[in-house]
Amino acid sequence: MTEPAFQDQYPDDVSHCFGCGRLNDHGHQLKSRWDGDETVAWFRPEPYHTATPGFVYGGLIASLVDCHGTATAAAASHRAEGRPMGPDETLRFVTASLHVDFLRPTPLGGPLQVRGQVETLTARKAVVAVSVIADGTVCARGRVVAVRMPETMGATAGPAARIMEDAGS
Ligand SMILES: CCCCCCCCCCCC(=O)SCCNC(=O)CCNC(=O)[C@H](O)C(C)(C)COP(=O)(O)OP(=O)(O)OC[C@H]1O[C@@H](n2cnc3c(N)ncnc32)[C@H](O)[C@@H]1OP(=O)(O)O
Repeated sequence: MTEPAFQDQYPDDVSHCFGCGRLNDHGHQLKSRWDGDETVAWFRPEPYHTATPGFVYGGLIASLVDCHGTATAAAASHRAEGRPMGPDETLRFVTASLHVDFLRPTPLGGPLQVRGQVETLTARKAVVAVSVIADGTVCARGRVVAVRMPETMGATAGPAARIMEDAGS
């Protein structure tokens, strides 16, 4: 049986992310899982994710790197601490830094494989290298610095709670 995706084990209050939140009907709903010591996600860009005809928009690629990187950080942190992911106990990471090199045009039409590798991990910070691969060719490489989410970004923080309420969440 396939393991549940990291993002499907996030608590509801952090499941509205445009890139990976399962509660965001308008988002990408990226799903990341372990593949040995690396992580993997698959995403099929739609025709409206076009940069120039036939090629994928770089901002979309950056968002895949972003969300796969932060999800990898959360999963790696759980694995290192021996704590299973789950709705009641999730180590939350947000992006401090996102760097992407676009090595070659990324073809539109097929699925993209997004692979993550943890470079360094501490209790508060993870650095994750991410590759975006189309049909066996690495088209983009990224690096995400992910830091434990501050209380001020939680759903129970004042402004965030109001925004979610307004959105009917
Ligand atoms: C499972 C549920 C999922 C929950 C999450 C589910 C949603 C998925 C999120 C998707 C990804 C996003 O889009 S998140 C949205 C975009 N991101 C944000 O809005 C974050 C806004 N920024 C912040 O709140 C803050 O700057 C933080 C939390 C990132 C960092 O806070 P801070 O107070 O500056 O932290 P600080 O102690 O100085 O730094 C901690 C460590 O990180 C390093 N560091 C800090 N900033 C940077 C930086 N820009 N570039 C490099 N490294 C940095 C420091 O050197 C230090 O390393 P060392 O000395 O320890 O080695």
